[in-house]
Amino acid sequence: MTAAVSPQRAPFGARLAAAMTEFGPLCVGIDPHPGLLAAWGLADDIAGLRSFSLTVVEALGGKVASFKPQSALFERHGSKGVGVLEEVIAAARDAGTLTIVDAKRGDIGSTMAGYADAFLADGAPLAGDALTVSPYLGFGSLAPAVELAHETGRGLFVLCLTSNPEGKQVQHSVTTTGTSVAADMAAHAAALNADAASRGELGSIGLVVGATIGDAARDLGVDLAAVNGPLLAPGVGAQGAGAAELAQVFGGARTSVLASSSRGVLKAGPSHEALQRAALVAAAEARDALRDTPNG
Ligand SMILES: O=c1ccn([C@@H]2O[C@H](COP(=O)(O)O)[C@@H](O)[C@H]2O)c(=O)[nH]1
Repeated sequence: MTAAVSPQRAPFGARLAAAMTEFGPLCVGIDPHPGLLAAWGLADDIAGLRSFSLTVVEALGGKVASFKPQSALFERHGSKGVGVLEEVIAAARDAGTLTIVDAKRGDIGSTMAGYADAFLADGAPLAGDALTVSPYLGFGSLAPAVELAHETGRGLFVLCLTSNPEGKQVQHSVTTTGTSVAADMAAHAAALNADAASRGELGSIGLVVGATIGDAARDLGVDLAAVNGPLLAPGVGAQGAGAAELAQVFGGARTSVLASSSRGVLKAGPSHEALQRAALVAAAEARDALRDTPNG
């Protein structure tokens, strides 16, 4: 597919690569769990949700490569919660920080077009810079999102090898062609990034590959380096992964990795200074773990 890029905006892959170089390869997840709201002295209501989320953006906007608001934790507050998510996306944009909306959308193509309009169209209140999507209705069902992302200079992160142990049931399965489901998803993403690769740029169709998966990518024949797209790596911090796991999982693909931590950073709040310290430490650890080394 040829990328028709919005004239106002460079492609997401190029913008993310620049942000990772400037701030380090860390994405801070904005996950307003009820327990975190309580730990910050906030009520589990709209005012608490708003205060929590905008505090994260105020403290870390312009200081980290990316934010990843978790849509579920806004949706659980109903339409007003979705309104707060819209505010968070707008505030991050104003602060100059990229936003990956973690909504994991996926449906048949005609409905996927609706999700694409909601999360990837210029002017849509829920449109950040990228969206997480689920390919488990078939990779081809994501086509409307792929097309709109390319048109508007936005990106996608396709679930490939997720950080939860239950993901194996589907992702480690073998397809009718004998490859693993995960390897198949990675090959589709690689094909969509081929134009960017030929220009020597990072593509805009990324994968979600958990930092907790150990040797699974290698064992399943998933060629992460060939994807030439960003690799969003949740699982850092609260789920137990750290520098050693990042280096183990990503090997020769490590320069494309955006490590993602939510609770691991957020538990330092609500003080701006403490959040900034926690993010700085996490970003430095990720940068060290993912540094390009001559031996891969
Ligand atoms: O494979 C996946 C995909 C997405 N996530 C999401 O990332 C954060 C992780 O939060 P932590 O507090 O850093 O554990 C959360 O929003 C998940 O839904 C993931 O963990 N694994």
